[in-house]
Amino acid sequence: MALCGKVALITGGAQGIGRAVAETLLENKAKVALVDLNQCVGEQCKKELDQKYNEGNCIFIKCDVTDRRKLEEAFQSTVEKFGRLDIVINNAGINNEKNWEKTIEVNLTSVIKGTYLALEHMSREYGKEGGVIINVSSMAAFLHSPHQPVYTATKHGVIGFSRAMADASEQGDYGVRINALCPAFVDTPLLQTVEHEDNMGKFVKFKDHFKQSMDKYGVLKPSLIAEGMMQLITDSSLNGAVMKITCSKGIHFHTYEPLSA
Ligand SMILES: NC(=O)C1=CN([C@@H]2O[C@H](COP(=O)(O)OP(=O)(O)OC[C@H]3O[C@@H](n4cnc5c(N)ncnc54)[C@H](O)[C@@H]3O)[C@@H](O)[C@H]2O)C=CC1
Ligand SMILES: CC/C=C\C[C@H](O)/C=C/C=C\C=C\C=C\C(=O)[C@@H](O)C/C=C\CCC(=O)O
Repeated sequence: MALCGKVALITGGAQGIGRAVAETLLENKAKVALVDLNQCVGEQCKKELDQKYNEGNCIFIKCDVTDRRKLEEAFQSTVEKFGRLDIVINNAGINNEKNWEKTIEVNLTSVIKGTYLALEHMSREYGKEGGVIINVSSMAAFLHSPHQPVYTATKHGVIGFSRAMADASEQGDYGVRINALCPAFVDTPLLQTVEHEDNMGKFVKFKDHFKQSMDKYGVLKPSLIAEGMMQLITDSSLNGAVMKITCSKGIHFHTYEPLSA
């Protein structure tokens, strides 16, 4: 997919990984809708991106992805502003084992909602022109840990849902590729939450184990995650892919054993 003039919607786009991929898309002459709960950070992010990439290429939409109507409106506003939608990155995520129901709502339920909304605006089944969806999982789906049981469950779910939807898209000729992205630890504000009892609840006592894992496996820069995202966006052969990004192996793909009869 050539990116010039293409339109991307990124949930959680105001900071961290979402902002990094927004910048890379803007560098490649795409248009970007930053969809985020945090109005202050989101507006500042848009202001800085406008200064760097000129005005008119980026919008910020305040939206809680768990609010179905607000999320629907965010998609609608993006298409009304830019006239099309080609790329959807369901990136918004939280780490909260205390309010674990919220973690499921943001990390999994909203990824499902975001995928279905993306198909309404991109799939041939709705008379649209096709596109690509990236759902953000985590290496937590491959190397689980005692301090993030629900977070880990949501990230497993993102992979399973994305792979199943990729098959549905292929068999239904939707014209939409759906891939999952599994970063290891990335240097963003999310990583700081492991220290806080408000986020970790009773699992905060395992925070040293988490920090040992970070020391052992290293911490990635958001720019490398954006590089992996661009590969998933531009390589039209990728559908149902599970991209892993780690310090040890860089950008690579998980391979699944074929099911034996
Ligand atoms: N930082 C890391 O080590 C890793 C992060 N990930 C995943 O990458 C994604 C992005 O995480 P980071 O950039 O690291 O986190 P971050 O905390 O820096 O950014 C997340 C963004 O999502 C927004 N957000 C949170 N809840 C929202 C909601 N209900 N509605 C709309 N926006 C909401 C936040 O306001 C924030 O701007 C998440 O899905 C996370 O699970 C995956 C692997 C590693
Ligand atoms: C509070 C921070 C919240 C989430 C951060 C993130 O989502 C959680 C990551 C959890 C685990 C990360 C594991 C990283 C593993 C590696 O870097 C690999 O090199 C380890 C080697 C093999 C893993 C097994 C495999 O690749 O299948």
